[in-house]
Amino acid sequence: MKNISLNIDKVAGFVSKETIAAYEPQVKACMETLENGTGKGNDFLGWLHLPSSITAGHLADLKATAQVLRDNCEVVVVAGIGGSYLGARAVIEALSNSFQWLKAKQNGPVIVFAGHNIGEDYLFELTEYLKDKKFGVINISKSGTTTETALAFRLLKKQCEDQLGKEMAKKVIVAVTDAKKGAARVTADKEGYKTFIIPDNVGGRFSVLTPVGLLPIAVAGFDIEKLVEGARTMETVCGPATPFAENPAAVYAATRNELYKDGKKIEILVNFNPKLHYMNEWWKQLYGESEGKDGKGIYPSAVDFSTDLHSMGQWIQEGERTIFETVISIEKPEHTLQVPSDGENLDGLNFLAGKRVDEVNKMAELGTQLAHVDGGVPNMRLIVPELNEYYLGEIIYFFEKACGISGYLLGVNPFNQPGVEAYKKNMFALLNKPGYEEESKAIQARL
Ligand SMILES: O=P(O)(O)OC[C@H]1O[C@](O)(CO)[C@@H](O)[C@@H]1O
Repeated sequence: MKNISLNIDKVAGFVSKETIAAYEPQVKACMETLENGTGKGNDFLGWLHLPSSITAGHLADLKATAQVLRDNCEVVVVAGIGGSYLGARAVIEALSNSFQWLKAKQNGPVIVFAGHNIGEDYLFELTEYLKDKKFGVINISKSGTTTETALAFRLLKKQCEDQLGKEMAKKVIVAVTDAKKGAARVTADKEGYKTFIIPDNVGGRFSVLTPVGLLPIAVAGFDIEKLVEGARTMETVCGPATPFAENPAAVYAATRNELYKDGKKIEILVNFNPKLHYMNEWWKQLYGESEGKDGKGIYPSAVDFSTDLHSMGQWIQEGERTIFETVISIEKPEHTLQVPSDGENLDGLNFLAGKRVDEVNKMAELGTQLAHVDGGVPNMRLIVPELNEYYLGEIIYFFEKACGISGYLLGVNPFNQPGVEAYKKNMFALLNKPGYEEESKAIQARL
């Protein structure tokens, strides 16, 4: 079976292949640092060999719990934020029919998300929608104390208990959280919810292959065994036994670091398939939280093409030349749709008649690549044979491994995120959270 592959040919006009190849010893050292656990953040390396360590029993447990939710719920609310949200959403949206939620007949519970914002209207409208629904909740939080998620869960727990009664609520509320600490753990233990543990050594943004991602994905009806299988393959392909030039994670990490040194401060992740929108979002957190620190780091941004060619396309073609692109290119769509012929040809599109829509899309992709390279934008392509569970598993592990290597090449700790605490501290001070009295006084004086 083919694997995903990385093509860096269209970087050659900006940084030479020899320069990238010269990264081999450095990349090897970074990979050894990861393998030996001797680098910064080494207590968060649980993701490195996670795919190969997931047991059949664990997957069976997840599937059994998913089945309980599928059997008892019309809607399942997945509550979480950041790494406790984006991976599940990325995979579910990539695999779902784009119009599933509008169909009268569902093949399982409708999955909706909460806990990733503090929008009053969003939460109001969600609680309204749930009013006549049999719904369950997967409450996901590693720390168990994240305000956005905890606030949504407080509302959802109450509504679920009010509508279904405490006993039934217990059956359809599942917690994915720390083994011992945090309010989500305390609540789950007190209420007797089924729980799954997020391992201590797996950080949020690297946790999609733990129950954080696997449980919601299974509830949505997708094959988590295949997802893990794909990740396992990439664990080997991107592992230390693979020579540098054949290791896509090594080459990607080296190339983006060289481009960064060369003044390309912004990486744009691109797709030509709207189902990958949340994959962009997941990737942004992975690279943004991992590398953006100590006053450095490539700024990870993302676009959906060809949609955004009609908005951001101008900037990308002619704006400041500080960007490079990484395109996720899906080789084969799941369905076939041909452009029909039209006797009158009023729209002038008969030159496309008989062609598949995907052929048009592929020419948009190729035309864009050439135009952007001509415009001074280096371009890498991650070629993905098909959009299915297996290849999503490959994509996930590929990006995770490359991120670990890339962070070490950059010289940062890719596994912490101290910067995200600043807004929380201010918010708690402004809201007079107990324990923040001094900060409250100080912040009030600034207003
Ligand atoms: O799972 P938790 O602890 O609720 O955290 C959610 C997200 O919030 C962050 O900690 C940032 O505040 C992310 O790193 C994490 O993925």
